Amino acid sequence: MTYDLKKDQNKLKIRVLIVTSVSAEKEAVLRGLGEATYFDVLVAGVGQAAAAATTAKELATTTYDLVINAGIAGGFVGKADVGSLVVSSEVIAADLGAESQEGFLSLEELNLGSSSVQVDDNLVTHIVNEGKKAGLSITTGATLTLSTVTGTAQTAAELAARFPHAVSEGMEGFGVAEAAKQQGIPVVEIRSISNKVGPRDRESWRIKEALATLERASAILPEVFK
Ligand SMILES: O=C(O)c1cccc(C(=O)CC[C@H]2O[C@@H](n3cnc4c(=O)[nH]cnc43)[C@H](O)[C@@H]2O)c1
Repeated sequence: MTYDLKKDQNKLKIRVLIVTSVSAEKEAVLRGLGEATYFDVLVAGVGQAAAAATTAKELATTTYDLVINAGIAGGFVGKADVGSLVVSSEVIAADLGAESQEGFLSLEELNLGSSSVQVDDNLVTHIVNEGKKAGLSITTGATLTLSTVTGTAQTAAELAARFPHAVSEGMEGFGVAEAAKQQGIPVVEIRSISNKVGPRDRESWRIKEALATLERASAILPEVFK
C-alpha cells in the first residue's frame, strides 16, 4: 500500500524534500533511495537555525509535497534502541520556553505560540508498515529537538518525565518542521538511533550502524510514495 500525497492535488508526480544535518547522513539517504528521482536531499548543517533556514530557502524556490528530516539521533532508554529507527508522530522543540521555580514552561504555557508540529497519522502508519516489511525495528512517538545534546542522567530523566511519549532527541527536527508547516507542507522526522540519551559517552555512539539503518530506511521511501 502506498501513501497518496497526490490525492487532493490532481497531480501525476510528487516531489519530496529530505533535509539532513551532515553529508554522511545525506550519502546514506542517497544510497538507500537508489534510482528514485523525485527526492531532493540537502545537507543543512547542525542545529535548528541552520535546518530552518535551509528548509525555508528551498521551499521558497521549489514546490514540494512532503518534507522529511532524516538523520541519526539519540534514543530514550526503553523506547528506542541503538540501531533501530524512529518515525515521529509529533516533532517537539523541547527547550523552547522558560525555566521557573515550578519547572519548565513551554511556549504553549507562556501563551507565546506552539512548540510542536503534528505529523499525519496515515503517513506515519505507511512508513512504519513498509519499514516493518523490510525488517526494520521501528518505534513511533514524539521526537524531541534540542540545541544541546543531552549528556547527563539527570537531564535525560527530566526530559523523559516532561515528555513521556518521546522516543528520541535530535538537533534539527523542529526547525525543519516549522519551515514546512509555515508553507502548509506535511512533514515527518525519520531518525536512526546512534546512541542512548543519557550520560555523555561519545565512544559508545554507533554511527556506522545508524547510517546503515538510515540507508535501509531510505530504501523503503520510494515504495511508500510511489
Ligand atoms: O562522525 C561521523 O562520522 C558522523 C556521521 C554522521 C553524523 C554525525 C553527527 O555527529 C551528526 C550530528 C547529528 O546527530 C544528531 N544526534 C545524534 N545523537 C544525538 C543525541 O543524542 N542528541 C541530540 N542529537 C543527536 C543531531 O541531530 C546532530 O545534528 C557524525
